[in-house]
Amino acid sequence: MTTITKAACIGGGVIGGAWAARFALAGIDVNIFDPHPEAERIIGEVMANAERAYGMLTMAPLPPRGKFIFCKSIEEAVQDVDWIQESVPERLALKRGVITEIDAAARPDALIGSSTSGLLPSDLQAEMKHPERMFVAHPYNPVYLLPLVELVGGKKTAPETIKRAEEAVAEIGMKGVVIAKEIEAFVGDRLLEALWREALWLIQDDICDTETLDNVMRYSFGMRWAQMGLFETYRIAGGEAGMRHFLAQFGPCLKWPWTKFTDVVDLDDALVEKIGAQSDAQAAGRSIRELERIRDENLVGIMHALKASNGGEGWGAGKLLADFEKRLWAKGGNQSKSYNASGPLRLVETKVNAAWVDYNGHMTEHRYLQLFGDTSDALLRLIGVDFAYVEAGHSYYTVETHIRHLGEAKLGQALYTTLQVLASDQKRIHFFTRIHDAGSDDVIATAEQMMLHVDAEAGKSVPAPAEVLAKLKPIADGHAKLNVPEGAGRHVGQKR
Ligand SMILES: CC(C)(COP(=O)([O-])OP(=O)(O)OC[C@H]1O[C@@H](n2cnc3c(N)ncnc32)[C@H](O)[C@@H]1OP(=O)(O)O)[C@@H](O)C(=O)NCCC(=O)NCCSC(=O)C[N+](C)(C)C
Repeated sequence: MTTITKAACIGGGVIGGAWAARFALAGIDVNIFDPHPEAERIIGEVMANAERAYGMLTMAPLPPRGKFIFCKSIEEAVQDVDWIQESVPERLALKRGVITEIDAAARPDALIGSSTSGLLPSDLQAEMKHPERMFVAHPYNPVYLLPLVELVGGKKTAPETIKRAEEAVAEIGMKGVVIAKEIEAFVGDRLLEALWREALWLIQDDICDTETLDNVMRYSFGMRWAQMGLFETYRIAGGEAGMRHFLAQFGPCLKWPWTKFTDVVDLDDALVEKIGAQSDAQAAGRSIRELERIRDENLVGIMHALKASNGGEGWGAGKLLADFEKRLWAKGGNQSKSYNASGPLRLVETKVNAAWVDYNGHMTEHRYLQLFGDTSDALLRLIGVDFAYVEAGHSYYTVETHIRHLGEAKLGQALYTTLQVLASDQKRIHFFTRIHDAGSDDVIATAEQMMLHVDAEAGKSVPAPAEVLAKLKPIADGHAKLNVPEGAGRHVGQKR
């Protein structure tokens, strides 16, 4: 298994900065070289967006954030790192020069990926001493959220390099897709280029404006593509008769004048101005940062939906997220943490994300229950009830919950939870959880809950094993000395 322990980003613009954020959020220290005078500020802003997005994306325990180390030269940046990602402007001579310089200073076993959107890896590696470890690792913006990396080897790239790259990106939550042969623009940008050419013609010929074109995409096939791509979608379009039927139905259109994309539109000043003006009107005054935030919220929402799909197993980018979270839990969540049972256990830290807010402008009901569930999961991990335990056939199930809402939680508000065990025996854990505002410590909501230890296959409660009870005991003993929380034992209808 290839794991990146330290990375270098050469070029820290929109793509390089987002690569740096992706690495740092996976706990990897990143050396950065970018001569731009504002590189630190730009990367700081990308990182802020990335942290906000991850705050919404996952409750799994991220490793401590990797450090950014700003370096004065390529040579300094690439020494002693496992992965170097080149993201300098898209000019062959410049990229080739930078990659050759990286090659001269990097460890011979370090992997060197280029973010190029279309240049051939064979051209980029032409002057390298160790070209066998160089390849294209073409990501999609925002790199910290979108998982895809197109991995493309050149004539001199070793097959082993591509295999190592595929393993390494999986560890940071990405999906490495190996492109079988190198061609300009690879697969993703080939497709986008075709669409882009058509789009330019449609605007040029006044068939529609930029907003109409975007609406056509985002209310229809754009949504399909995020979850099934092109061919699987068309397979469904073929109905029971499947793909061959679809091809027979729509094959004849290939001969009709349905596309102009092989003709290249003249992107002259007038067309540039036309698109610029229509795009300004479409943005309706929203800044790029605002649009980035909306984009990130939407992408997170799509990934959450895909994670819940396919009967809870996850689908596409959502399945990838679920698998990544499993690994995070296995690494960070299952380790027995030190805790102090002389008070309620502080277990979960989070921020109210946009998908949690309802039409009243505050956190909606079921998200409270989600947070209470995440808190009881954290308690369970402390007592050894982790993924492996559940896979082996036993678990704890919640059988009763009483929630009180005492204050509001607004978008972006930082929250934490505390849990107090009220009573326990061989089968039961009776506990009380508070959701606090992180700024004031005020209690926003409480839940009193009962969990039963179960044999999952039998669907029956059974006593927990001695090792689980032994881990629960010090917590229960410590909490037995605490006052019964105000609100425990309440029922609906009582006067407050
Ligand atoms: C399987 C199940 C949990 C229990 O079914 P059972 O074996 O038939 O259990 P009994 O009803 O016989 O109860 C066993 C003992 O526990 C006592 N009990 C039951 N409910 C309560 C309660 N609310 N408060 C106090 N004590 C209770 C009962 O009296 C029995 O005591 P004995 O001394 O006689 O042994 C079954 O109920 C089930 O499957 N329920 C559905 C569970 C579920 O799906 N919950 C939602 C999942 S959410 C979740 O679990 C979140 N998370 C923990 C994973 C975060």
